[in-house]
Amino acid sequence: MLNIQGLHKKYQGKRVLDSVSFSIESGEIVGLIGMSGSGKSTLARCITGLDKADQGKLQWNGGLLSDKAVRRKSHQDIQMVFQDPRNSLNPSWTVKRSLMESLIRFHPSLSAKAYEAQLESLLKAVGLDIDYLHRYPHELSTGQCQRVCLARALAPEPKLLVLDECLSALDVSIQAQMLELLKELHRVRNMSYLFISHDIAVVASLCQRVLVIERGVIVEEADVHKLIHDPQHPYTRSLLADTPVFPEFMETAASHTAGGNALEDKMAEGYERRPVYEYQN
Ligand SMILES: Nc1ncnc2c1ncn2[C@@H]1O[C@H](COP(=O)(O)OP(=O)(O)OP(=O)(O)O)[C@@H](O)[C@H]1O
Repeated sequence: MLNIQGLHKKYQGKRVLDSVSFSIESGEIVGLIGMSGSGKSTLARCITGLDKADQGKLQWNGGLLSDKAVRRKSHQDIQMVFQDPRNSLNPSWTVKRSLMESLIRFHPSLSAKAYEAQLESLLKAVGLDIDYLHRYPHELSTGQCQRVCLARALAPEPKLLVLDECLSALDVSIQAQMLELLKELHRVRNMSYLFISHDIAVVASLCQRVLVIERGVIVEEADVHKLIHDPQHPYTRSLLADTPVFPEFMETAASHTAGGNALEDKMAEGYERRPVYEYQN
């Protein structure tokens, strides 16, 4: 579905992405982990068209994203959810207006009744009551704002969600609820996710395959269980070693495959985790 070959990106002469290649298949959940400044958001922006790659072949459903028609279609098919939900919403717009803006853009010719039904179904999908339609962002918690951002991203009925640190601004119990919601949406809608995070434990709980990025280079790509139990690259090992939840998580990752949710339980209990990384440049 998404295929990227040899993507390069520099900012002011500084290499930020170096020959990045990977693909995401339909319905797949792929994690992207790396320390701060490793190029994760830049990669997300190149995929969604918010930024332009200097070099490389980016394909969406077999078409080149440099082609205008393919890029236009990808604007509907590929949606992004950002780290800071409050700043992602227009503070002077109600939830209804934020969602309608996306609905009208991607489904321009629905009847008023159909729009109402869409609004209701979007809110239901993210676990919000219909009354929230008339609220402004300042009348919502950060977690509720992120649910609205997710609902807005779902409005075009995307095939791929790029989730860029979308849980990082939320406290651990809300993170656990959002993780459940993302799993449920994936089950129901079978979308693909590119789930970007510095938090390897959260990535391991959600993703099937993981890409590890170090200073713009994908240094490892593996099935999540292989990555946890048999990391090949020293950088991956250092990320794992920096995750104090990990010794216990080795068991919960296995139970997750069998339908367990021990990590989420721990997170819901307010299990304290140290930051996985320190800023490096
Ligand atoms: N618009 C820009 N102009 C110049 N440099 C940029 C720009 N955007 C990002 N960079 C630089 O590119 C590098 C990668 O940034 P990026 O935001 O992609 O990293 P990241 O892995 O997402 O980090 P974080 O986890 O902190 O969000 C950093 O050194 C950053 O300073």
